[in-house]
Amino acid sequence: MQIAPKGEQARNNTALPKALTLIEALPWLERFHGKTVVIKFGGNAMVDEELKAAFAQDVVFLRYAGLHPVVVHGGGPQISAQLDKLGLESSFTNGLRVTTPETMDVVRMVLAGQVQRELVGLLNGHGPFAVGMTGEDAHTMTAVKRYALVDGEHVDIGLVGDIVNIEAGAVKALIGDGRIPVISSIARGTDGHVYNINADTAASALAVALGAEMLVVLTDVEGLYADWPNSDDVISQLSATELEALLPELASGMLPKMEGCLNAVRSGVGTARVLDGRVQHSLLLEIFTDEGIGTMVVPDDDMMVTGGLA
Ligand SMILES: Nc1ncnc2c1ncn2[C@@H]1O[C@H](COP(=O)(O)OP(=O)(O)O)[C@@H](O)[C@H]1O
Ligand SMILES: CC(=O)N[C@@H](CCC(=O)OP(=O)(O)O)C(=O)O
Repeated sequence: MQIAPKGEQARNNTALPKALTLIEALPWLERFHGKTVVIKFGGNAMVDEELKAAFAQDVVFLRYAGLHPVVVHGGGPQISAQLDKLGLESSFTNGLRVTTPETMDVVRMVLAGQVQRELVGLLNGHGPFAVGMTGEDAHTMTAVKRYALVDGEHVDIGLVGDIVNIEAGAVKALIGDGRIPVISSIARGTDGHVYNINADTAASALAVALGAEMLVVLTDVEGLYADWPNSDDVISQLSATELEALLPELASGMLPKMEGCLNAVRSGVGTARVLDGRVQHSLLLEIFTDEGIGTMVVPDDDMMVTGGLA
C-alpha cells in the first residue's frame, strides 16, 4: 500500500498540463469516434526502429480511442534495396516502378513478406489487432495494366496496375471484428496477372471505398511544399480545386500522393492529409491536437473552416 500526503496529488503542478492535453483531444475524439481513417505509411517514413514503434503505438491508440484505423503501407526504398542486392535493375517512369515479372516477384516478397509482416508484428505487440493482407486477398483490389504517359505517348512500364475495383467486404469485416487491417499495395488483374500498385494510389482508392473520414499519408517531408525544391514553405491547407491547379507542377513521389488526396476528397473522404512521418507521433498530433501539422486537402465547400476541423 502507498499513501500520498494529503493534497499532494492535487497540488502537483505537473498534473494539470497533462490533463489539459488530454482535454484538448476531446472535441476530436467526439468527432472521429467510430470513423474510419486510412493511413498510408510510406517506405521513406519507415526510417528507423523508434519511428516504426511510435507509428504502431499511434495506430493502436486510434483503435483504443474508438476510431477504425486501416493501414496501407509502402516500401519503395526497401524494394529497391532488395533488387539491388539481387543485382536487378530498378527504374521509375513518372514515379512508378518499371515492373518486369522478375521485379514483381521481389515487390511481392518485400511488401507482403517483409514490410507488412514487420508492421503487423509491431502492432500486435499491443494486442491481437493487426491482420495483414494484400489487395489480392478476397479480390480486395482489382487492377488493369497501367501505361505511363511520357510526352503524350503511352509507355509500357510492365506489371504496374491501375485499380478498377475495390471489394471492401473483407476489410470491413476485419474492422467490424475490431482488427486493424494492414494492406500491401498489390492487386489481382482482370487478366489474372499480379500487379504492382503505387501505395498512395491504393490507399486513396481504399479510403474512398470504405467511406473513410480521413486519408493520412505519412512521408519524409513536412507536407506539400509550395515551391519545391526552391523553398520549404509548406502549404498548410488547400481546397481540391487549388490542388488540381498545382498537380501539373508536382514532381516524382509527390504526384501520386497529391493525386490520391484529390481523388479522395472529390469522392467523399472528409479530408486528406500529408504529414511528416519522420516526426514521432505526428499521426496523434495531427488527429488529436488543435495545431494541424503538414498539409490538409479539403473539399471545396469546406475551405472556410480552419484548424483541422473540416
Ligand atoms: N512539392 C513537393 N513538396 C514536397 N515534396 C516533394 C514535392 N515535389 C516532389 N517532392 C518529393 O516527393 C518525395 C516524397 O515522395 P516519395 O519519395 O515517393 O515518398 P514515400 O516513400 O513516402 O511515398 C519527397 O521526399 C520530395 O523529394
Ligand atoms: C508501381 C509502383 O511504383 N509501386 C511501388 C509500390 C511501393 C510504394 O508505393 O512504396 P512507397 O509508398 O514507399 O513509395 C514500388 O514498386 O515502389
